[in-house]
Amino acid sequence: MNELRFYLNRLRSYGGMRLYAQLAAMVALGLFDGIGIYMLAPMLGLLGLIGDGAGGTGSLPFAGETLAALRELPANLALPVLLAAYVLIMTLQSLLQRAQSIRGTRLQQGFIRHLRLTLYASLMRSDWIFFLRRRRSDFHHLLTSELARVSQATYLFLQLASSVAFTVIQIGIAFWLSAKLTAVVLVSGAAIAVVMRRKIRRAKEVGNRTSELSQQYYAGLTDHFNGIKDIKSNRLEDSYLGWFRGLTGRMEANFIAFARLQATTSSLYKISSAALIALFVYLAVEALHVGAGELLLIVVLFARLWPRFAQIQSNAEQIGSAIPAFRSLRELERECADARESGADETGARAEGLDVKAGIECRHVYFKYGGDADAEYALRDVCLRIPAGKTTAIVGKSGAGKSTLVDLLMGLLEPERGSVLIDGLPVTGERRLALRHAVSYVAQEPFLFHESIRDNLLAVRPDAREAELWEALRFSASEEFVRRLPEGLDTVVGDRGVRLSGGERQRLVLARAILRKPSILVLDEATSALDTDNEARIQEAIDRLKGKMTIIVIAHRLSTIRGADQVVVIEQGEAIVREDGRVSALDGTSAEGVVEWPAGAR
Ligand SMILES: Nc1ncnc2c1ncn2[C@@H]1O[C@H](COP(=O)(O)OP(=O)(O)OP(=O)(O)O)[C@@H](O)[C@H]1O
Repeated sequence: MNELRFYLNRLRSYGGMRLYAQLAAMVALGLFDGIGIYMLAPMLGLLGLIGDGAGGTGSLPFAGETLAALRELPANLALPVLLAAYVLIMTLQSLLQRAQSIRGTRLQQGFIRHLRLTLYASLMRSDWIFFLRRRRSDFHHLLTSELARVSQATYLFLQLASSVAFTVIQIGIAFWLSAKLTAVVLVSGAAIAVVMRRKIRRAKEVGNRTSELSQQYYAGLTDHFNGIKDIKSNRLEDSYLGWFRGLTGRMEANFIAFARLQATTSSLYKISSAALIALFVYLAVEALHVGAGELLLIVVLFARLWPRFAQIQSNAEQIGSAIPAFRSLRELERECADARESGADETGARAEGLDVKAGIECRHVYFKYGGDADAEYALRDVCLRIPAGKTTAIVGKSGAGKSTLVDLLMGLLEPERGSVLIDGLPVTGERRLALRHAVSYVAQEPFLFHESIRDNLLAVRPDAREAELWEALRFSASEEFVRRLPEGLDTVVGDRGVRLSGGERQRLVLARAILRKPSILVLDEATSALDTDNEARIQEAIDRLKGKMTIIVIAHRLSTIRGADQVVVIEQGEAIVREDGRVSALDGTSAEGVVEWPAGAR
C-alpha cells in the first residue's frame, strides 16, 4: 500500500490544481445526479401518484415546497416547467461528465508520460555497472507492461475516487430523506464490504503472479529472438515452443483466475443486493411504516447506488492486483537513484569533452564485478600509462580482463581501489562524463540503429556536413559499398544492421566513431570481422591518425598491434610489462612476430 500512496502523492504533485478540479467535478456530478432523482418526488406529486401529506411529498424536505410553487403556475405549465428543469439539470450533468472524462484521460496520460520520462531518464543516467547487473528484458517489461498496469491502476483510482464521491453524496441525500432506512442499508453494506476485503487480498496474489509471469515472458522472448540463429541452426524450435506453450498456458490460467474472482464478486453483489432490497422493502413497510414517496425515492437511490458499490469493489480489486507493478517500478526507480552517475546533469546539458594532453594512467587499480568480499578480482594492482597521441594495444587471453581495463579507462567503471588519472588528475564525478565525451568507442559487436546510414552517422554529430560524412566513410573503407547501395547514405539498415555483413557494419561503426573527432579512440577488436584487404586499409587509416588522437586497441591479431607504439599484456587480471619489452604470445597461440615494447612505458 505504501507504493500506491507513493504514486498517488506523485500524481498529486504532478496534477496539482487539475487533480483537485477533477475531484470537485466528481462531487458536482454526484450532486447533479442526486437532484435529478430528487425531482421525481414533486413530479410524482404533480401527477397525483403520491400524496401531499406525511408519507408523501410532505415528509420529504423541499419536495412539498417545490410542489406548492409548481401548483401556483397555470395547470398546463406546471409539468412542462418541471420536465424542462429536469432536462436542463441532466444536460448540465452530461456536459460536466464529458468535460470531466476528457480531463481525466488527459491527466492520466500526462501522468503516465511523466512516469515514463522520469524512469527512462533515470535509466539513462545510471552507471554502467547497474546495466551489467540487470537483465535488459526487465527494462522492456517495466517500461511497457508494468507501466501500463500502473497507468491503468492510476486511472482506476480516479474512477474509484469518483465513485466514492458519488456514493457519499447519494448516501447524504438518502440520509436526509430517511435516516432510519439509510442506516439499515449501510449496516448491510458494511457487512458485505468486510467479507469482500478477502477478495482484494486474493487480487493482490493474482497480481503478483501476473508480474512474475509477464517478466518471464519478456525475458524469454528477448533471449530467444536474440539467439534465434542458434535456435534455428541447432533445430531447437520445438523445445522453445514447449516453453512458450507452458508459460502462455500459465498466463492464461492466471488471467482466468482474476476474471473468476471479479465475476464472483460481481454476482455476490447482485445476489446480496436483491436480498437487501427485499429485506429493505419489508422493513420499510412492515416495521418502519415509511411513506410511499420516501420509499420510492430511497429505492431509486439505492438501485443506482448499489452498482457503484460493486464498481468500487471491482476497482479496488484491480488496483490491488496492480500493486506488484507499482512495487517493481518503485524498486527500479530506487535502484536507478542509487546507481546514478555522479555528475549526471539533470538538464541533459553536455559537458565539454576532455582534451587529453599527457595521457591516461592507472595507479594500483583493483576491480571486481561482484560486491561480495570473496568475489574474484577481474583486475589486480594494474599500473600503466597510456601516452596521449600514441597507439596502445591491449592484448591477452580471453577473459584476461582487457574489456574491463578499457571500461575503466573510458570511465564506465570505477576502480574498487586505486585510481585512474587523466593528465595527473583523478577521473571522478563530472570529469568521468567529460572523459566519455572525449571517447569514441567501437565495440566488438558493432551496433547500428534501425535507421538510415545518414541518421546513424548524424546521431553522434548532428551538425556534420555531407562531405564530412563521406570523409568518415572513406576513412573506414566504406565509401565504395555505401555508394553501391540503392539509396546510398539514405539506405535504412535493418534491425541492428542485419542487412549488412559483419564487416560492413564494423566499418560503418568505425566511420561513426571517427566522425565525432574524438580525443581518444577505443577499438575493441574493431577489425575482427574484416578481410585482410579491408583490415590493411583501415590499419593504414588508423596509422594516419597517429599523433592526432590517443588510440587504444584491444587486439588478438598480430597485424593489429604491429603499428602500436606500446603494448599492454593482460594476464589473469594483471598488467604485465616484460622487461625485454617483447610480446610473444597472444590468446594462447604463439605469435611469430614480436612487438617492441618502448622503454619506460610503464
Ligand atoms: N558483467 C560481468 N559480471 C561478472 N563478471 C564479469 C563480467 N564481465 C566480465 N566478467 C569477468 O571478468 C573477467 C575479465 O573479463 P573481460 O571481459 O574483461 O575479459 P576479456 O579479456 O575482455 O575477454 P574477451 O577477450 O573474451 O572479451 C572474466 O573472468 C569475466 O568472467
